[in-house]
Amino acid sequence: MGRVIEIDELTKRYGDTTAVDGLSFTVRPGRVTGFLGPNGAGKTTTLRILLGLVAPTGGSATVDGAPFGEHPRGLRHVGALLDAGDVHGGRTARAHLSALARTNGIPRRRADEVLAEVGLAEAAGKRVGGYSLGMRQRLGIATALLGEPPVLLFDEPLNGLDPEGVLWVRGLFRRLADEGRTVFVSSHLMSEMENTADDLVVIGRGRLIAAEGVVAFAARGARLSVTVRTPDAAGLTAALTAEGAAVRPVQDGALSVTGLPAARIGELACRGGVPLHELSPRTASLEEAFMELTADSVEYTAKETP
Ligand SMILES: Nc1ncnc2c1ncn2[C@@H]1O[C@H](COP(=O)(O)OP(=O)(O)OP(=O)(O)O)[C@@H](O)[C@H]1O
Repeated sequence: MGRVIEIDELTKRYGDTTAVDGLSFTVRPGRVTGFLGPNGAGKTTTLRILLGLVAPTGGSATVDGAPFGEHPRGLRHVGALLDAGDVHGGRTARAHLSALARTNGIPRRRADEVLAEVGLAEAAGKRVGGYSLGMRQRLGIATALLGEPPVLLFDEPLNGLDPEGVLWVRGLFRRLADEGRTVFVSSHLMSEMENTADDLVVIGRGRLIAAEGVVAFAARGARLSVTVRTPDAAGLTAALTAEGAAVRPVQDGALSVTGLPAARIGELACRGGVPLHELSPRTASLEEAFMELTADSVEYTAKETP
């Protein structure tokens, strides 16, 4: 039932700003795929292009080999939560969903079904203007589910949810993926995706940084650095930098080495007659791997922000 999302050499420019820059990746059915990047990385722009709300400057974004606009089934083909605040505040949740169901050829009963599914059954008759951010997120998720689509896009769905809500959303995404749907979820926080996604697409400054399974991504973190202690810091630093490693002092006189595995560091120390008091590969968290990989994009964004 799931369908493949294909982003191919996608580019979007707004005047001098390149929001998306030659981006290519694939999102597969039956998996939860996290779409990660710092603020301003181009996630929302990519999702908006996928939904046909913004025209790309170059390249393509397709579901099932065709742009969203060419699929006649609309919300029954791709469901999306884009901007949870984007609902007329004077309407009730039930009226909002019923209207969407009517215009998309979806049975009216689905409105109450999805409201119950997201835990808003009791608030169905209340005006959306009085909803909390968490309730709006739930309504946005209900909107995405309305047409029982095989492809679902969620832009920052965990914003505003309490811990119970976050757990619920994780369970929902898992079920949707287990049903064979394609579930694509954006976030700027690795901590949110760590226990949610099977696969990750990481972008920075509109460009692809990584597209792989969470396990493979975590392995990058494990290779991040090795902590070394020695009474001959100068001798070891010389031996390691000659082999292309980067060495920097950290607390308590220890050295942090990147660019060489622990075994090679041990061999080089032995060859140079440098005693070692500690040699520990550091297993970085997924969060650290993400920060390290996107550091350049964050710096860039920070400079751009007044
Ligand atoms: N309509 C627009 N006009 C001009 N610039 C835009 C427009 N939309 C996005 N941008 C710019 O494009 C870049 C990417 O923005 P986008 O919203 O896609 O990033 P994002 O990864 O979703 O970030 P966030 O997590 O902050 O929502 C940013 O520099 C943003 O300022």
